[in-house]
Amino acid sequence: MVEFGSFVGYTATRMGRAVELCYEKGYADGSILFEDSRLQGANRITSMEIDPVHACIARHVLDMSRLSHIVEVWIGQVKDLIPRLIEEHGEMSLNMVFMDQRGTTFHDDLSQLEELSLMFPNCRIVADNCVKPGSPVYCWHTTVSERYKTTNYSLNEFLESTIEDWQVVCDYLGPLAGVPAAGRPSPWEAPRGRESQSERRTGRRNTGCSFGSACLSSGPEPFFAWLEATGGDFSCRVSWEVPF
Ligand SMILES: C[S@@+](CC[C@H](N)C(=O)[O-])C[C@H]1O[C@@H](n2cnc3c(N)ncnc32)[C@H](O)[C@@H]1O
Repeated sequence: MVEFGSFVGYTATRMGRAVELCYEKGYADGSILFEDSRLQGANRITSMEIDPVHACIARHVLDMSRLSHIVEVWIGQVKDLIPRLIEEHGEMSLNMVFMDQRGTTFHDDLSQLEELSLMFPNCRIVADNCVKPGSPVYCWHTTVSERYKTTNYSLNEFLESTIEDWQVVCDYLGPLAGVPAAGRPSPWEAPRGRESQSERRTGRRNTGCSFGSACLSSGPEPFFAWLEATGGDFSCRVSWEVPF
């Protein structure tokens, strides 16, 4: 598993404990053989954090929780650390990704995971805060691409009953499943040869990732275009519940 954005290690600790409990249960009922499941020096969860102070606090919290053999915190930008996952764990080594870094980079980071074949088929990807600050290119890609089975959840922001936000939960079906989104024009793309609204505003040509020419440095227009294109039709609405 991998987490993008550790902050002070709250979710890393909860995920680490869930993994630990899973192993304890497996050893107890015999469904996991201790010898087969030894970590062999590799951690089960990698959490990435750009801020070294946050990362140090997260590591300390994990140490205090006696989970540092399960969760490792790597310091740096997600985009620079993703290739290290290949070096340390190999291709198709991810079965869960939690995106909790800056929403405007979700699509670039997912694109890199796809290109490096890091996700095992049926890898679950949970992306938080998809409305605020927002990740429209990511939402469009996971909604349109047939390589993902996606549910968009409309929730209230944590402890903010009046603020709506979305969590996008996808299962990656694998590189050969369906039609990728990259071949389809994204709703905010300008017709060939013409500048898009955002390019006109910023004076910059969108470069984009392999998902298309859309690039979120271009401002909020893609977000509104995407909302319009989907008609705000979410497959699932759930109300916020405090789970513990
Ligand atoms: C919302 S917090 C994460 C909270 C944490 N997952 C939790 O729930 O306990 C976002 C964190 O992502 C980090 N971050 C933002 N952009 C990043 C990037 N490109 N690479 C690595 N970390 C990033 C921020 O420094 C911040 O600590």
